[in-house]
Amino acid sequence: MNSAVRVTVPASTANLGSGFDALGMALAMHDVLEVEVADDGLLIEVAGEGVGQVPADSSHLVVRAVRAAFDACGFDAPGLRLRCHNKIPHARGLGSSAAAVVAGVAAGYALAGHKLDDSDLRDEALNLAAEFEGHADNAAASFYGGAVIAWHDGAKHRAVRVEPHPDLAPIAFVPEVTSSTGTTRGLLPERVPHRDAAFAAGRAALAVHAIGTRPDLLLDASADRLHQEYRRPAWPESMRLVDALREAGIAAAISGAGPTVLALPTGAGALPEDLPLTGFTAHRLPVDLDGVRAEPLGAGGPGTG
Ligand SMILES: Nc1ncnc2c1ncn2[C@@H]1O[C@H](COP(=O)(O)OP(=O)(O)OP(=O)(O)O)[C@@H](O)[C@H]1O
Ligand SMILES: N[C@@H](CCO)C(=O)O
Repeated sequence: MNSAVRVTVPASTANLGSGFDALGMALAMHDVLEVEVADDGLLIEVAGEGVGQVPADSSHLVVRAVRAAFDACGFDAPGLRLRCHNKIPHARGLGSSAAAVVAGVAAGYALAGHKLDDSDLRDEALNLAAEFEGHADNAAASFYGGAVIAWHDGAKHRAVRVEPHPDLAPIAFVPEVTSSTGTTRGLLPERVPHRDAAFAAGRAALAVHAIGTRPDLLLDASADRLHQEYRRPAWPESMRLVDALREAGIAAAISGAGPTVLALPTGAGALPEDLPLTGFTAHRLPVDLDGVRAEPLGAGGPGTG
């Protein structure tokens, strides 16, 4: 059993255009957390994203996830110390909440003495993390790294990994404004036309092939009919950028529930000069291939690394 662990967890982009709630990909932008079992109490320190905004009590997402993992393992700890070094921006569509939950679950399993290299245990931990979100696209990407296909089999959340083509060179255009996933899910209709569902099935299937084997097909593969247009009023500038990138022949979509825009060019070539980029910061983020990692910390615990 470890009494303290350091967890490194990647950001993620969900949907990839056509694969609403099903496709995801891990991106090389990481939160690093140190979690230690203590004799009593709860101490939370946050640096970087979320300072002064996330709660400093037991409602903190990471703490809730650690506790859920403890429950799943039949383990308990009288107190906890948590130190978060957050890089993933919150409420921008880069899977910050899923990353926090995945990190907390991974920490909880590690502190309870379980290694997540056992595939059954990893699947169980993924299901636990995905239950926090209600869909596993972001959580699976942060868990496994690479690209993922996520689904619910009627009893639990499941996912498989797809090896991304090495030429994929994702760019995240992150705006200053935020957008809550809960709010933009509220903009989605109960029903969609059958022709749109059929379109989505074809493009999502194509997306899996494109991501792994034929990135040149990503422009067609990333075309969405299930969520972006319904959510356009929440982030019109982001949709304007998606439209401009696609018109320039570059595969692009809203990342997760927005407002970040994901572009999936191949190679690190220059972008067109007339893109509507005001208010966005571009980050070239390679695909993270490792997923979440937990390592034991020395006897000194958080703050010694
Ligand atoms: N590292 C973190 N620690 C604590 N709380 C977090 C952390 N990251 C996210 N959260 C909580 O989750 C909220 C953001 O969740 P939300 O699902 O709206 O956005 P997201 O996960 O960044 O984007 P998306 O799900 O579209 O990829 C934050 O406002 C905060 O309450
Ligand atoms: N598939 C999710 C990702 C954000 O959590 C959505 O678009 O709402």
